[in-house]
Amino acid sequence: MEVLLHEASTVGVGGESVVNHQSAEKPVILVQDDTTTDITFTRLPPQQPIDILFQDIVFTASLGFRKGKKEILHRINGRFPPGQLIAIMGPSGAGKSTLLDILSGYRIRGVTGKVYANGVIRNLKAFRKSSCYIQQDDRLQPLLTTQENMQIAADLKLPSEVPKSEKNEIIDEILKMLGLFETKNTKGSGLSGGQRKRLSIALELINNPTVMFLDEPTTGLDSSSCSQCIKLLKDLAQQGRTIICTIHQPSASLFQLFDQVYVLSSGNCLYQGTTQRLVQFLADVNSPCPMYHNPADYVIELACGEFGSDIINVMVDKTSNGKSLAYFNKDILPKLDNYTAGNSVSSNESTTDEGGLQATSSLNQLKVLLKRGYIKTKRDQTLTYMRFVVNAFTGVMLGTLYWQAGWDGTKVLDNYNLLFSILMHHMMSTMMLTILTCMLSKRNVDINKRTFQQMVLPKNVLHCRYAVIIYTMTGQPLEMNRFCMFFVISQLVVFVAQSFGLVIGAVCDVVNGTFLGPTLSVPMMMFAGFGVSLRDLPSYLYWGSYISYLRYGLEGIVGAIYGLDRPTIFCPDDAYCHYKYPIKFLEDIAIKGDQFGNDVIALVITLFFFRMLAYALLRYKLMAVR
Ligand SMILES: Nc1ncnc2c1ncn2[C@@H]1O[C@H](COP(=O)(O)OP(=O)(O)OP(=O)(O)O)[C@@H](O)[C@H]1O
Repeated sequence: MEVLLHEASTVGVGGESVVNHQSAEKPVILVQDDTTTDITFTRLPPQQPIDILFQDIVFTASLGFRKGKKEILHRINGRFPPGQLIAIMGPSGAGKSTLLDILSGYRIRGVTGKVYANGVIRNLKAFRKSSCYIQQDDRLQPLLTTQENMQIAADLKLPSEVPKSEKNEIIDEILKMLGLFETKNTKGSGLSGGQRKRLSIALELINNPTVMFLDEPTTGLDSSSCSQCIKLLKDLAQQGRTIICTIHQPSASLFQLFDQVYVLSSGNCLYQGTTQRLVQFLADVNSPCPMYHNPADYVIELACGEFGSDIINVMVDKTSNGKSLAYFNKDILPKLDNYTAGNSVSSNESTTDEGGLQATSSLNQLKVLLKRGYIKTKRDQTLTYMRFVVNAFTGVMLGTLYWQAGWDGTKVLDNYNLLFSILMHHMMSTMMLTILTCMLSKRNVDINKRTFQQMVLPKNVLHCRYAVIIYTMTGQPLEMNRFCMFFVISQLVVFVAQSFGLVIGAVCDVVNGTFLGPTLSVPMMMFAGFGVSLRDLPSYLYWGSYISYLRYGLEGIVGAIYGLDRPTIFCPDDAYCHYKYPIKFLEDIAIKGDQFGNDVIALVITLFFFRMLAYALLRYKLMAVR
C-alpha cells in the first residue's frame, strides 16, 4: 500500500514521517509499504454511498437536578462524503465522541440541528441499519474463538434465510481480508490488541455497513497495528463506504492515511477538508505549520489554545464553523451533488419500517444467545468450576452438619434451620454473582436489544448434584415427588435471586450494588416467616410477607419435606420428639404444607416482575444516555 505525504516531507528518526509545510498542494508517493497483504473484499456496500451533511448541531448536556445545562457543541456544521476516510481530531474534551455519538444516532437527547443523508434529513432507524458504531471498548466475547464470535454475529445479523455455507464464506472472506484467518480458533482473550480491534471491525462487517463510525480505533495499539488498522479502514472507504473515526494525535504517517480531517476545539470546528490542504489552511490563517512539524500535532496545539484564543476564533471564522468546503478535494466536490435523495436512509422512506435493527426473528436471536450462553458457561472455568466447587463444598458442609436430620424426629427444628440455610445460600450466592457480572457486562457493552435479551434470560442453573448431595446427606424423605418439589423451589429461588441481582445491577454501580443487595435481602428474610412466624407478624407489617420471595421459597420447600400428609417421623425409643407429627410442626411454625402450587405461581410471578423491571430500568438508562 502507498502512503501519501507532502512533496517536501522527509522521513524522520525511527522511520516517522515528518512534513515540510512549504509545499502543501501536491501530494506524492513517498513511502512504499509492503508489509500489508493485498486486501480484496468482494462485498461492496449494499446500497448507494451515503453522503453525510450536518448543520447547526448544538448539544446541550444537562448537568443534573438544579445544576443547569452546559453547551458542548456550538452550532457546528460539516460534510462527510462517501469513499473517504475521515478523522475527527481535537484535544481531550473538544467534543469528538459527542459528535460521533450524534452523527451515528446514538445520542439524540439535548441535540438540535439537522443531519442529512444524501441531501435529505436522515431516517434514524434506517440510518442505524446501514451504519455501525465501533466503540473504544471492544465487545468481544473473550471465551469464544474468533470463528465463534463471527458465527454468532452472522447468525444475529444476517437473515435466517442465508444458508450456513454462505455465512461461512462471508466469515472466511472477512477474516482473510483482516488477516485474522490464522486466529480462527483462538479465543478472544488470546488475541493481541490489534487483532481484537480488527475482530471488532470484522464483526461489524458481517452485515456490510455503508457508514462506519469508530471511536478512537487506534487507542492502545502499537504503531504498526495502528497503521494496519487505518489502512484497512482506508481500503473499506475506497469501496464507497463513509468511514468516520475519532483519533487523538496521529503520527505524521498515520495522519496522511486519512483523506479528510475535521478538527474540533471546545465544541467548534477549526478545520474541515483534506489532510493535505491542512498545511495550506494553516498558512492561510497566518499560523503556518513550523518546519519539520507534524501538522496533526500543530493543529492540536492550536486547538488546545497554546497559541492563544484569537487564532482559534480566526480558524472558526475561516471555516464558518464547518460550513466552508474550500479545503475539500476539488475532485470530489462536483461528485457531492450527485448523491441524491431516494436512498433508504432518507426521511421519505422506511418510516414505516418496524423491522427493528435485527435481521432475524426474536426466536432465532434467543436461540443464538442461548447457544452463546451455553458455550460461555461451559468455558468459564472460574465461574463454572468455582460455582460447582463452592456449591459442592457448601453441600457437603451442610450435609455433615445436619447429617441425617431429615428423618430424625429429635432434629426437626435443626432440619428447618437447614432448609432456610439452603435458601439463603441460593439467594446470596446467585444474587451477588449477578450483581458483579451484570456490572462487568454493562461496562463494555452498549445496551442494545441483544443486551437486554441476554440480561433477561435466566442463566443460573442450580447444579442437580448439589441438590442430590444435600438431600441425601441430610436424610430427607427418599420420595421422588418430594425431591422434585424441593428441586423446583430451589431452582425458582435461584432464578428470582438472579433477577433481583439484575435489578440492582441495572441501577447501581459496583460499590452501591454490593451494599444494596445484601441490605435489601434482610427484609426478605424478616418477612419469610422464619425468625418471626407469619402468625406473629404485626398486622401492619403483614404486607411484607407477600412481597418476600423467600416466604414462598420457605413455604414451598417446607411443604415439600413436611407436607403431602407425611407420616409420623421416626423417633428413637429413648428420646423425646416434640415434632413427631409433621402436622403439629407445620402448625407451630405457621406454614401450610399444601401451598406448593401457589408458591410456584408466586415465585414465577416474582421472577417475571423482576425481569421486566430489570429490562425497563436498562431501557430507561439507555434512553437517558441518548
Ligand atoms: N452527558 C454529559 N454531561 C455533561 N458533560 C458532558 C456530557 N457529555 C459530554 N460532556 C462534556 O463534553 C465535553 C466533550 O466530551 P467528549 O467525550 O465528546 O470529548 P472528546 O473530545 O471525545 O474527549 P476525549 O478525547 O478525552 O475522549 C467534555 O468536557 C465532557 O465532559
